[in-house]
Amino acid sequence: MSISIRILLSGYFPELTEDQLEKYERMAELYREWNEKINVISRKDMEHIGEHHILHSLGIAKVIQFPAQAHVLDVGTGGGLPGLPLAVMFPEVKFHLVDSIGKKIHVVQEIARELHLQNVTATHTRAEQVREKFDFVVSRAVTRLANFYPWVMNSFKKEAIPHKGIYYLKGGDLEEEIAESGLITKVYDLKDYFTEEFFETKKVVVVPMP
Ligand SMILES: C[S@@+](CC[C@H](N)C(=O)[O-])C[C@H]1O[C@@H](n2cnc3c(N)ncnc32)[C@H](O)[C@@H]1O
Repeated sequence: MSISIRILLSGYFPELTEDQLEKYERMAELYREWNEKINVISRKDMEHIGEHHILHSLGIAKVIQFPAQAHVLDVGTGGGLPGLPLAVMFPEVKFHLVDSIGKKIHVVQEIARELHLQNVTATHTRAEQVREKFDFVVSRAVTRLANFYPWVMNSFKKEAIPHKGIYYLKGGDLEEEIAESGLITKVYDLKDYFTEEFFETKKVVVVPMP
């Protein structure tokens, strides 16, 4: 039996308010309900929604504290990961979530509406077609860095803001993938922040942008 989402998240993020913890609990329920209709999360993983999806998404918040009013793009968000958990954590930050599959974006919009997340917009579009500019890009499990980078490299605002860049949740051995991309990266091990075995090989790959 997995421990409750409330205990799991408040242990790692003691600053979370009661309202935020309630939103995460409700988010897990909504994913359970939606996943019955549209497969946005692997069905065998649903019992680990707190750890494998919500907490994993929040790994990015261990590496960067997005400043208030920042604009963040989540590319290939699927059912809203990592964007929705991050939007609950950073209510002053604007999140725009995109995916090339319309029915997944519908789920994102419905969950954002149910949770009263005023800081989330979601659009059915391909990353390559996004024209707006952002301060940060986040993503999880979409494609290799070498493919991903060209999609988003022109999606950043011109202003030099601290820690501007891509924050990509990745698993496993990344040496070859990073070398293939030719990018300068900084890699953070989530096992340094979270003790669950699931995080043993999980990382946040940061690609700083000028
Ligand atoms: C493996 S899923 C991951 C979904 C979510 N990020 C997560 O971690 O649960 C990959 C997602 O990327 C989306 N995707 C792939 N290529 C894309 C592109 N060029 N633009 C936008 N979304 C894309 C797919 O539709 C799919 O929903």
